[in-house]
Amino acid sequence: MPRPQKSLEPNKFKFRESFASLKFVPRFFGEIRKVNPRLFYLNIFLRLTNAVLPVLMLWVGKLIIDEVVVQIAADVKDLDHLWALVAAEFALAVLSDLFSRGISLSDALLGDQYSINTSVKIIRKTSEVNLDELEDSEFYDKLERARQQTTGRVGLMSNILTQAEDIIVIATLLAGVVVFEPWLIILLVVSIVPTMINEVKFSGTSYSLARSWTQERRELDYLRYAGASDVTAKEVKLFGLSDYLANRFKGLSDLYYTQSKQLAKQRAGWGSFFNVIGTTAYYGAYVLIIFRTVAGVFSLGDLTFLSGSFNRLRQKLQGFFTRFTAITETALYLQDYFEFLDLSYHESASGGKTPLPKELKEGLEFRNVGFKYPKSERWVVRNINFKLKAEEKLAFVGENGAGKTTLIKLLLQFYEPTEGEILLDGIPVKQFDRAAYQRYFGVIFQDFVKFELTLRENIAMGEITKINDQGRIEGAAEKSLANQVVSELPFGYDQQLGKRFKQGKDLSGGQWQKIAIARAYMKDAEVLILDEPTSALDARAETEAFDRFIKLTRGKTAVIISHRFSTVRIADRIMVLKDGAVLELGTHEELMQNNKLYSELFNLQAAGYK
Ligand SMILES: Nc1ncnc2c1ncn2[C@@H]1O[C@H](COP(=O)(O)OP(=O)(O)OP(=O)(O)O)[C@@H](O)[C@H]1O
Repeated sequence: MPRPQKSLEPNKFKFRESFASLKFVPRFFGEIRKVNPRLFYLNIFLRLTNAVLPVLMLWVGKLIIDEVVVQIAADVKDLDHLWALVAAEFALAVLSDLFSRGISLSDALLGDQYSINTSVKIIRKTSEVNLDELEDSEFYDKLERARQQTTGRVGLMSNILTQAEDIIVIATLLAGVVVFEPWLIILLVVSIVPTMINEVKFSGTSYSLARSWTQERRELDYLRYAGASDVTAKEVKLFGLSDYLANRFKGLSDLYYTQSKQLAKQRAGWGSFFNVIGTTAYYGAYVLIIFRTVAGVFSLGDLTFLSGSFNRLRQKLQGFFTRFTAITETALYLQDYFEFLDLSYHESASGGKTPLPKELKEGLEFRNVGFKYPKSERWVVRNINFKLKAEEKLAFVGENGAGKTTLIKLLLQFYEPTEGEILLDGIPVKQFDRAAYQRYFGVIFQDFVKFELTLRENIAMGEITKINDQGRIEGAAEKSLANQVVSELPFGYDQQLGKRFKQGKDLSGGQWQKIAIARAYMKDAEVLILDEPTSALDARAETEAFDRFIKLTRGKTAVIISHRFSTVRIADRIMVLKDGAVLELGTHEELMQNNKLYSELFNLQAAGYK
């Protein structure tokens, strides 16, 4: 399918926007300073001191040449003063080198610390976000833009500090030049300003281009992952998808390449043109200085000082403006990053203040609940009315897509019902602090996460504060039969799981599930929810797991979702969902007598086993 071409309109970019992005710079520096104040101030001190060295060196150079000229003409040579000057220049050169290295080192260290800090912030912020926002592609684009350019932001720090340093260098050099020849300043402006305008303009456009490609970049990342990852490898090989994925990747990348090449060429073309103007102005200045020297207005030392200063000034100014554009360009990303950190979620995100009852007394209730997923017009579930009594084990049954998992997500307040309400002991759940409410539940989803961490961590994820409580971890493993898995692994609980890392071991689907179930036992939750956690277990293991579950969670409230009726019948009551509505609700015996969908499906499965 042809992709719509994105327009590239460099002229549309506004200067004001470019400067506006700089308003985030103070906050950025505040963050860096907080990361390591001592290193930050040391860096600034080194830069400020380093900034006055160039003009000092040029000045001493001038004095050396003037002294050499004097000594050539002198009948009696006295070189003491000359050697003192040479020694001074040498000392300045050594100092400058030491300072520069110190600056690079502290830049690198600060940069590393800052980028760790940012990544941690992004992880934390992402966890604050509601599920509906996480599933939203606009949010993902923001996240992507916040995440990229972490290294760019580190460069930004050193660029801004270098900028401050260079302002001092430029000011001191300018002062030197003005004293001798104020006219040179005009030539300097002529040589620099066009380049600056050009650079600022193009930096904005390249940012706009990169920004408009956020979605596609995510797509590229995904294609790279789909084409080259252990998770997809089996099917990619089997279905011979490698070429298809590689070509799709290439097609999309080429499109971006073509557009950014066009921009880079324009930028380089105009840049070279303005540079020629700059060089012409420099040589104009050089000619002026030579004329003055020949006329006897300037000494030879003045000539070297002035031409050296002018050349340096031009380089520094050019560097200053190029860096300025790099800064505004990266600062635009900074804007994305801070916007991401400042994202505020709808007010109900954290819920109310009503304290949760210590124990569930009456139970949970869905009252006339209906729900449409965000940006969808379809009622996924509607008119849902049921009670989950305290200490009851309720099973959800229904065909694929009937809405079972959606009810769980609503119960957990991952989403708010579009209509109706959910109550806990008669209190609308919205009135509880959302995080505390969610901690009330121990949940294992059908798509539970296989953390590529140690086995211990995988179990402890159920109640991470208890990660050092070996007894509790072992207890949970025994209950879920994960201890059988542990005994087969060379490093036991310290076994690295997954294939991604050294000495990692991948497990079978059923083994992973046992570990995931241990997570539910790890938490002393009031309500347990198992959403098809046993689908990968063999029939015997599943029956055993559920029998144990029922025994071990006596006195607890639980919801079980399963497609296996031999499991489902163990529950106290069964709720049958069809097309987002409750079709039947009752005990196994009641539903069998009902002679509707449940008994039909039960008999169908039972026949399959005969
Ligand atoms: N994040 C989402 N956004 C939009 N629609 C969704 C989302 N998640 C699920 N749906 C839709 O909601 C309906 C119910 O899905 P749900 O996952 O609740 O079904 P289920 O009964 O648990 O199915 P299964 O037995 O296959 O797990 C489906 O039609 C599905 O396409």
